[in-house]
Formats: sequence, structure tokens, C-alpha cells
Amino acid sequence: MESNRDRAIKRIKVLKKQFNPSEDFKREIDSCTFNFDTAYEVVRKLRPSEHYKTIKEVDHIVRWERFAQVPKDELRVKTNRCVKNIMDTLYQKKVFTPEQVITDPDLVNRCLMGVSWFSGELSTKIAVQTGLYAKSLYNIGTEIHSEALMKAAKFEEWGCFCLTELGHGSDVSQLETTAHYDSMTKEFIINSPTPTSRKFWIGNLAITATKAVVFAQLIVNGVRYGIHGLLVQIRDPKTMKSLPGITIGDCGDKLGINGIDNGWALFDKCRVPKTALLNKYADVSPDGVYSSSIKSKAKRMAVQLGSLSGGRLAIAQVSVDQGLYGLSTALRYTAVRKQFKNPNTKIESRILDYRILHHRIIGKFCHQFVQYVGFNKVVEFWNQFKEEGINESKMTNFIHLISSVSKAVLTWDGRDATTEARQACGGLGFSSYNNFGPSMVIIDLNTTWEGDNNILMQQAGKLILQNLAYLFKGKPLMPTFEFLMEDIPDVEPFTESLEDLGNILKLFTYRLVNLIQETGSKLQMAEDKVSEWDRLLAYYVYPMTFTYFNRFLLSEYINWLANFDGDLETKKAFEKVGLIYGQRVLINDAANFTEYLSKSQIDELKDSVMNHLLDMRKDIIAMTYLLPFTDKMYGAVARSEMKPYEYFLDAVNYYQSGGKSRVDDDIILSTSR
Ligand SMILES: Cc1cc2nc3c(=O)[nH]c(=O)nc-3n(C[C@H](O)[C@H](O)[C@H](O)COP(=O)(O)OP(=O)(O)OC[C@H]3O[C@@H](n4cnc5c(N)ncnc54)[C@H](O)[C@@H]3O)c2cc1C
Repeated sequence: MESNRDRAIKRIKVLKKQFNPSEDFKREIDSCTFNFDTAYEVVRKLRPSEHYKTIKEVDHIVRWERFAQVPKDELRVKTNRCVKNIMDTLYQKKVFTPEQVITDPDLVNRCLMGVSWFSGELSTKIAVQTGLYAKSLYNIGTEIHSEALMKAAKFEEWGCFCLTELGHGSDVSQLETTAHYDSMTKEFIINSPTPTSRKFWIGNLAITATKAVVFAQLIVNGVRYGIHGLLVQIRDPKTMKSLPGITIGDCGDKLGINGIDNGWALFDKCRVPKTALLNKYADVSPDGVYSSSIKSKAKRMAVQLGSLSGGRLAIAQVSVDQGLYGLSTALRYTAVRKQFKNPNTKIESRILDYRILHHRIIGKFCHQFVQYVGFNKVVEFWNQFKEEGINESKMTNFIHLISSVSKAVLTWDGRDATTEARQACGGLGFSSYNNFGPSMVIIDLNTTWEGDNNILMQQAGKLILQNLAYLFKGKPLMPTFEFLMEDIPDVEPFTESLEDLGNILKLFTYRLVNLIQETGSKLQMAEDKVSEWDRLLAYYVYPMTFTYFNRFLLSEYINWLANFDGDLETKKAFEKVGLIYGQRVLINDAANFTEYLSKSQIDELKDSVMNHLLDMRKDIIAMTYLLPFTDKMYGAVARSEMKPYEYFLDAVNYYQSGGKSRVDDDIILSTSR
């Protein structure tokens, strides 16, 4: 009969033609308790087929060079060329069509995020062009903007998304750039009235883009109608010089992704035709009458900035992947690396066999894996929202809530996982050849762009509390809030088994309901609600928002297990992953469960988690092979054959022998060989 090891080797050979696994690989796969084939199929179904096709094609194009060695200016030019090459290939191979980039940019964006592992520059470029620029034209533009949209989708014309200004990023309602309508000439006059109104940080602006979606305060006949987007030609495509009335500059060196040309722009009473206004939801008649199908100014702004929600989902997804990728690197390496002899056996121990490593990286892997599964439900909600129509759907607030909390929690957790994984690799984790560099820069940035995490936590918190108001008023609750209708027992010791995911979910629910009620009543009683909100953020609003999302993820994980399409042994392995997740959350948050759990119950939980982690040690390396990362994405110490020293020295020697000079034109550059 075919062994698990044979099955694993066969699967991996699909991705890697020549596969000569080490003894370490064989030992790790032999210890695995689940059926590798079943698990592989089950996990693969968690992503759309386009995701794997994208990765496969990009993997074919990639050659190995070191991005970090290339000077900034050269890097930018190469990045643009590489992106064009990738997109042309994906279109040619029919993985996507340009039309799909227009109609389903979120899917394209999420699939293309896998490119992050090759370089953060490439994924950022693609995301700016498709997920921000093109998507804004699609979301809020009309037929008159369709030519620009198609050119953007084909990457024939580069664009950028000019929202942030030097003075304001998070609070975009205070942007200072203005767009006055001049009914005499039928033009808008775009102006940057102050030094802080300069558009700043804009990806693609410094050297690449010829067009921009510029967000400005729309003013018609002296009345301000709030933030609106306008499509502006910013450069002459032949000379690449900025057009009259527009000054463009470079934001300069950054902590990373210097292949992205972030730029700034000042508008000096720059005149653009009336057709520049992206006029799907708001328009100005030739003689200067403003009209909009959306009455509320706040909702109008939300619709104008709709592109950001989909982008948040892409960022959230890639952050989970990034955490898993870093942890997989660390797991494979530490399963081989030895330090210190065991005083009893006098044999050197593998690092991964120390129990603290179980806690540090196996535990985090389980946490990230539950997020990997649970996040699919967020995507499902998003797709439903899009089908209903952004303007028509009743889900607008909920989508803002779930995309905000997903982005905040998943980027923070992904960042923590990546940092822990880097440390678990010790000094070699700091070597460029092990690929933590690009991940750590992007994962850090992910906490800030597309909405700063702390701001998103507040916005999500407010929307969670809105459900309490809905409950009292008898209005329909948002999706996922049915638990507010449940009877929550009075504070009493929780006596049910904590080895059961359903019971852990109950505890999460109790805590969440308490937090929602406590926070809500404190706010209600406060005279100065603004100050009270600010005061409650740290110990009430944030814990409530985290708990909401932890509960959501666990609930989705339980649903996934309930429909598990595989044998019992394999299911059991994934149940353990869920238990480790749930029990660790309870322990980490123990101070807030004191109403339900005694100290001795928490102590028992700690023993239980350590035991589950020990069990998980048998399966964990095999689990890393279930994820959609190819060998080329991994750094030297994590290649699938598990020969870390051989590959690492290979990379060092290659570099020393002047390997960086092997650069040719259309390649994607990355670390390692
Ligand atoms: C590399 C890079 C690329 C970018 N690309 C683009 C782009 O292409 N297009 C674009 O438009 N923008 C872009 N941005 C801008 C980015 O979206 C903003 O930097 C981000 O939204 C944060 O805004 P800010 O920098 O003004 O931070 P601030 O809003 O000034 O925030 C600073 C800190 O203050 C805290 N804070 C702010 N308000 C409150 C409050 N009310 N309560 C509590 N805490 C608060 C925040 O949580 C944060 O920690 C980019 C940024 C970077 C770094």
C-alpha cells in the first residue's frame, strides 16, 4: 500500500520536478498522523483555482536574483517591466482576462497577492493599478471612463490613487484639495490650497503613472458636497512630463519596497474637463447643478472610497498567508537544526523538539491556520455584497465592519507570527537568503496602509455596538450577530468540557455579549460620549472587537469541520488545530474569563494545550506542505527537500561568486539562488 510519505512525495513532485528528499523530510512525513492526500485536497479547496494557476505561472517566470542589490531607480524600472510581464503572461495563459480585472478586481487582487513572496514591490504595483486605480474607475466611474479603465486593466496605461495628503491620511473627510466647478468653461479647477494639502505617499505617482484618480472636496456654486473622485491626466504619455498646473515629486527612500515610486503632487488651479468627475453616484449638470442618488454625505464618501474595502480583504488574506509562510520556514528549519545535548540522553536536540518552540511556532501556526480557513467566510460575504450591488445592498455597514476587523487583526497577527518565525530561525533568520526581509517590511506596512489598524478597530467597534441599538429597537441585526438573541447564562462557573470546540465557542460568545453590553452601557451613561469612547478604547472596545473576530473565526472553523470531506484521522488532526487555537485564546485572555473559569481550570487548559502541541509536533511539518507556497517562494533553509545547510551555503557561495551580475531583462528578482 502507498505510504503517506510516497503520497506526499508524489504531490510535491507536481510542483518540483526533481525532488530528492532528505532523511529529515522522510522522518517528519513518516510521523504524520493524517492522510496527506486527503488533507492536501481539503486544504486546496480553500482557495479558488485561479489562485493556484497564478502562482504556477509566476513561479515559471521567476528567476533568482537579489532584489536588494539593485539601486532604487533601476529597481523601479524593473518592477514596472516585471509586472507587465506577469500580467501579459497571465492574460496569454488565460488565467485572467482584462475584463475580469475590471469586473472582479478583488479576486484578481487576492490571487495576485501570492506574488508578494517573490517581491513586495510586484504585489504592491499590481494592487495599486488594479485594486485601487482601475477599481475606482469601475466602482464610481461611468461609460465615459471605460476607455481609461480598459487601458488600465491591460496595463497599457498606468494610474494611481491619490487620496492621502501630507496633512491627513486617516481622516479623509478633512482633505484640503478642492475641485471647484466652473460652469462658464464646463471644467473643474483642482487646487492644493496649503502645503499640507499636497497629495502624498501615492504609489506609481513619482515616475510611472500618466493618469490619477484624485480625491477632492467638490464645490459647486460655493456649496461643498464632500469628497469626490476625478480622473485626471497628470502626465504627457510621450514625454512623461507633468501637465501644466501639476507639480509632481518623489517621496524618497522608504524602509522597504523602494521599487514602488511613491510620489507627491501639488495642483495649482489645474483645469480638467467636466467629464473628469467619476459620476456614477454623483454628477454636476453643465450649468452647475449638483445631484446624487445618495442623500447622506457620509454614505457618499463611503461609496467613493469603496475600492478600499476590497483592498483590505486582499491585505488581510496575504497577511495570514505571510504568517503561515514565515512559520512554515521556521518549522522546516527548526525540525532539522540542533542545539544543545540533552543531559539525559547526551544526544543533541532538534530545536523544534523543545516545548517552548511548540508554544512559539506550532501554536502560532494553528492560530494562523484557523484564520486561513475562517477568512473564506469573509470573502463569501464580500461576494454576496458585490452581487447585491454596492449601493443597493443592506450589507454596507456589515461589510465595513468585517473588512475592517479582518484587516486589523489579521495584519497584526501575521506580523507577530512573522517576527516570531524570524527569531526562531536565529541568525539565519536574518540572512537575506531566507526571505524574511520582504515579508517583514510588507507585513509591517500592512498595519498602516489601506486604513490604519487602530482606526479600523474603532470603526469596527462602533458598528458592533450598533447591533445592540438594533436589538433594542427591534431592527434586523447584521449577519453574524444572531448570538445577541441567545440567552446568556448569569455569571456562573463553566462546567462543560474545554476539550470541545463547541463549548469553547460558547465561552467566547458569553464573553463577547458581556463586553458588548458593558461597553454599550458605559457609553450610554456617559455625559460626554466622545471622551468616554476615547477612554474605553483600550480595555473595552478593542477587547470586544478582538473577541468578536476570534469568535467569528472559531465559529467558521467549526462549520468547516462539520462539513469536512475526509477521513476521521485527518479530521482529528484539524480538530486539534482548532482546539489549540481556542484554548490558547482562552489562556491569553484568562483575565477576562474569570467570571466563568477558575484558576485551576485555566491551569488545566495550559496543560492541555501543551499536550496538544506535543501531539501536533508529529503532524506539523507535513501541514506546511499543504499550503500554496512553492519552493521558489521559500528561502534557502525552507526548501521542500529539507536540506537547509546545503541550500543556504549554495546561496552564500552563489552571491560570493558575483551571482548578482546574472541579471537579465524580464525577470522577477528575489532573494536566494
Ligand atoms: C508606502 C506607502 C504607500 C502608500 N500608498 C498610498 C496610495 O497609493 N494612495 C493613498 O492615497 N495613500 C497611500 N498611502 C497612505 C496611507 O494610506 C496612510 O499613511 C494611512 O492611511 C495612515 O494615514 P496617516 O499616515 O495620515 O496616519 P495618521 O492618520 O496620522 O495616523 C497616525 C497614528 O495616529 C493614530 N490616530 C489617528 N487618529 C486617531 C484617533 N481618532 N484616535 C486614536 N488614534 C488615532 C493612528 O492610529 C496612527 O497610529 C501609503 C502609505 C505608505 C506608507
